[in-house]
Amino acid sequence: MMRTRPLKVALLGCGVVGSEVARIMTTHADDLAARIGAPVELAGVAVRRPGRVRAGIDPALVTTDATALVKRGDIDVVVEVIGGIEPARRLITTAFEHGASVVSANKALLAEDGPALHQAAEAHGADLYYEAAVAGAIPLVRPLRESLVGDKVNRVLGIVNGTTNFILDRMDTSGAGYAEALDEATALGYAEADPTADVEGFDAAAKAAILAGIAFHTRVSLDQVHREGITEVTAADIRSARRMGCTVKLLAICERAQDGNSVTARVHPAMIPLSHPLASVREAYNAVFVEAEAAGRLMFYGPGAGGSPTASAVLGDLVAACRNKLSGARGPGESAYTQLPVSPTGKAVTRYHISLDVSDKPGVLAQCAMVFAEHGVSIDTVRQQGKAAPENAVPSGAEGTVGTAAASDGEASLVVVTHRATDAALSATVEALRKLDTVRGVASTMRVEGE
Ligand SMILES: NC(=O)c1ccc[n+]([C@@H]2O[C@H](COP(=O)([O-])OP(=O)(O)OC[C@H]3O[C@@H](n4cnc5c(N)ncnc54)[C@H](O)[C@@H]3O)[C@@H](O)[C@H]2O)c1
Ligand SMILES: N[C@@H](CCO)C(=O)O
Ligand code: NA
Repeated sequence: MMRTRPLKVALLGCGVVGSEVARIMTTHADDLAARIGAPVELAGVAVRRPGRVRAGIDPALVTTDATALVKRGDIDVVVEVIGGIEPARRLITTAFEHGASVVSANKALLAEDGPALHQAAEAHGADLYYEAAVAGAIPLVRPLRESLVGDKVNRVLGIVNGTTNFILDRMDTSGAGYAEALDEATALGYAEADPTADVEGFDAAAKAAILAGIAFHTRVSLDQVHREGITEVTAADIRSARRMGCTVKLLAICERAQDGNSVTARVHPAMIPLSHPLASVREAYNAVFVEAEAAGRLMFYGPGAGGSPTASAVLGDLVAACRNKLSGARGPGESAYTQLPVSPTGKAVTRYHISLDVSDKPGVLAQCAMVFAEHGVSIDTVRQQGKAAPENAVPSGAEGTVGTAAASDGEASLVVVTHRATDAALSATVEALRKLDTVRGVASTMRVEGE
């Protein structure tokens, strides 16, 4: 039976995501009402620039006073799509204090202050939903919080930032420059208000913290996530990856240690084989593998950014929060009972691709190989090329062999790919290599994943 009194929704922010939320709420009003069991009414829209024309939104609903809107007392659900830490945090807390449930797409805030927000929701008998905060439209938060909550998740690995995937994809496939690809991602509404959050890996790290927290039932803060962005990925790295039959992706990897007693979370660019399913994730798409003890390996794939896909996730949460309001039920709260320690990333096990500029003289290769051996790092393949040799002079199939292309200036480039070792051992190896007189520089180091 349909309730006639509408549920009232306050929308905070009407940018890329907010405007799509408002549009879908209006155009799908009848279906949403039928699915919830009561009409849903947009009761107010908080914006920063009131003069802007917003198609489909009654100007009478628009206000610049977000605080007054969330304090009204008749709001059932607040949708926060402003982004950033403040005033979003204060507005969400105030919303709970005034009896509203909250739907947010704000990964930065959830990663920074998720536990306190969950506690505030709990204290006021409200819901906090945030499907849109991780991997846009892809259902991932709800599957981890609800569908897989009876299983034991051991690993969550994937591409969780659309902007960086878009940039790397463009650089790889069309040879676009970094800046040009970033501009395009921004124009398409994928990038954060400050794209530094995307390209420096903060956005993916926030998502990794959220995912690790839910997957392992433990609190993982943003500063416990090892973070490297894509700003240092060069066209040479991408070419080098291609030569190995790989491509470069920014990955988020959350893992339970083999003994099960700790977890790690890291975000960094990595080479992955072209045959790996993540290699075919193009443009701003995201894809995440979840490995669970009973379920096995699950893959979640879809649009990870953009106004309309993100609004889809927000609307799903809005329906859930509205249904709970009607039935008096509650959605899941925070689950952090395991309190597992979060280990530094040095304990993570990975492979490295290391590109060294070395003196091209007898014994250098052996000297470098000795450094790897001393750190217990086993070498998988080595490729050497003269520094002045053109790219296409590299013999194909040179992997696993040592090429001897002539060096015109006495300098050669040595590319080493290791077997799996701890990140700490690999970093120590690179540091020791830097100290060799014959190593003129470490051109790049990149992890190799997915094999
Ligand atoms: N764009 C995406 O693809 C995407 C995907 C997933 C999650 N998100 C998240 O959704 C949120 C919104 O992202 P967006 O892309 O829509 O950003 P946006 O910058 O397009 O929109 C935010 C809007 O909030 C407004 N705003 C800022 N402060 C305000 C205040 N105090 N009161 C009222 N309005 C205020 C801004 O003027 C802007 O219009 C962020 O948390 C973001 O991380 C975005
Ligand atoms: N800026 C984010 C939006 C989606 O969270 C991205 O590019 O993935
Ligand atoms: Na999602």
